[in-house]
Amino acid sequence: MSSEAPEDTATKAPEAPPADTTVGQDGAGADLNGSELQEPDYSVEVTLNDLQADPDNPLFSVKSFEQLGLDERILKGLSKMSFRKPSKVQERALPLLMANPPQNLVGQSQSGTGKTAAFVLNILSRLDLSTQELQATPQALILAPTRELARQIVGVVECMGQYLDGLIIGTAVPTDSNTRPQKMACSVVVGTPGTVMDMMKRRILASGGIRVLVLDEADNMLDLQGLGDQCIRVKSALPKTTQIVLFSATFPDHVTEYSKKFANNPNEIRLQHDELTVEGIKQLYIDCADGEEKYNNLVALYGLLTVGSSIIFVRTRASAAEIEKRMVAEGHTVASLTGGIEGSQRDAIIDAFRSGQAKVLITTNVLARGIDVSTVSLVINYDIPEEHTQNGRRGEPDYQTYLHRIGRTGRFGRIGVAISFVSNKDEWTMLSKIQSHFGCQIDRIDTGDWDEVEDTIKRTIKNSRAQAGFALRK
Ligand SMILES: Nc1ncnc2c1ncn2[C@@H]1O[C@H](COP(=O)(O)OP(=O)(O)OP(=O)(O)O)[C@@H](O)[C@H]1O
Repeated sequence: MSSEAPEDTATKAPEAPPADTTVGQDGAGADLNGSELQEPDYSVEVTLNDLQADPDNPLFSVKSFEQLGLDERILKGLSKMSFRKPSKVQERALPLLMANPPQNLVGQSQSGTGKTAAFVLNILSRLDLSTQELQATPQALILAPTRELARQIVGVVECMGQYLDGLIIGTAVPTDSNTRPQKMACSVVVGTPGTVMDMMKRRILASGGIRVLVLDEADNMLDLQGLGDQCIRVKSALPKTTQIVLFSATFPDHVTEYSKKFANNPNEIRLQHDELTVEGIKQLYIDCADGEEKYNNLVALYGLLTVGSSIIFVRTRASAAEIEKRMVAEGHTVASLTGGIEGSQRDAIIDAFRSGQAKVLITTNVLARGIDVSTVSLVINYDIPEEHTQNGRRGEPDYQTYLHRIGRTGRFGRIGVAISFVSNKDEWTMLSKIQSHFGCQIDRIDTGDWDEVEDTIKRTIKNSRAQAGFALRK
């Protein structure tokens, strides 16, 4: 028990996991040092078929992509990506999005359930690529809060649209200081709001032909003063008839009304607080005496972190840099990506992480949202995410960021583990509040015996798989 966590707080905090009686029953070893976690594609067909057949699962759908009325060439792209059936949000959003005349939409669904495909498929369906001039005229604009997410979305548009002749995709993210931004001669633009606004002002991005505007992670963008203002300015430069589409896993109450105004009388797909957590993500916590013990626990977990890929979230750029420096000096291989790093260097780091070349990534909230790397099996909240209050008061959890951070694992039916470190009373209280807010269970890991820790995590993964209907592989 933490010396800074008084007994009464500790008893209110999440409880220790119950003894697990199912361990070892099926004899299929969930060996963390073996291949279990490394495999991003475990039993994909069995898994998805099972999950997509369960009406309570967000991946469930009664329809096929063909029934949703998608173009043959787009269906071919989906098939190439091994998308066999739509997920719930895709099934519900696509008919609303693709209806004519176009209607606006505010769409919410859990992390990793395929929101990107929903808005990309609508855009691809609406493009007119019949002449070279049209192919080089922006017809759809997607805004995302970070360059990493914008680049990722570009990848999705490229894959899904690979059979659409004449499709040109432009990326509008900050360039390194020595390079000049180029004219956007493309049909779809994906970018960050500041750069897009800047390009519009310089007249290298024409807005007159744009018919669809998407804000991914919309609550985040509209909630942050700078980004929100830029989104408003971008929207006001577009034709009045532009279809406005907002997507996120979270729409906190204080942003909901504003989102509806921004999207002007939209259709809505919404979820309740207690529907937001993803079944496949097992949430755990480790009680640490102080900051130093947090670090020691992280190092002790290193063997597990490198089994799949892991993301470690910290509060500040400075602590990301410090942890990276210490771990590297001690011979561990870790990478760090924070907002202080320049454009192309950031691209190199995230690309190395995506490819598995770097397996442990230390970062801040800059990567909390949207990033989709299927091999991420562990997320560590080294610091519990905190709300920034205007009066500088600390101690309120940032519920949305917690959910987005843990959502970097457990993507589209996969299993993942999220471990939060708590080292003082404030962190205890925040984690307790997070647990009540989402109505979820966050179990304690006892670090008295590291073999036992490893075992707990193994059990966790095994049980989660069993619960989620996974067929374990030998
Ligand atoms: N119908 C589908 N069939 C198979 N895989 C899918 C399908 N739809 C999406 N995926 C995959 O699921 C993963 C998660 O999708 P995506 O990144 O769009 O999630 P999201 O809902 O936007 O999550 P977040 O809220 O974290 O941004 C991606 O790897 C994507 O390729």
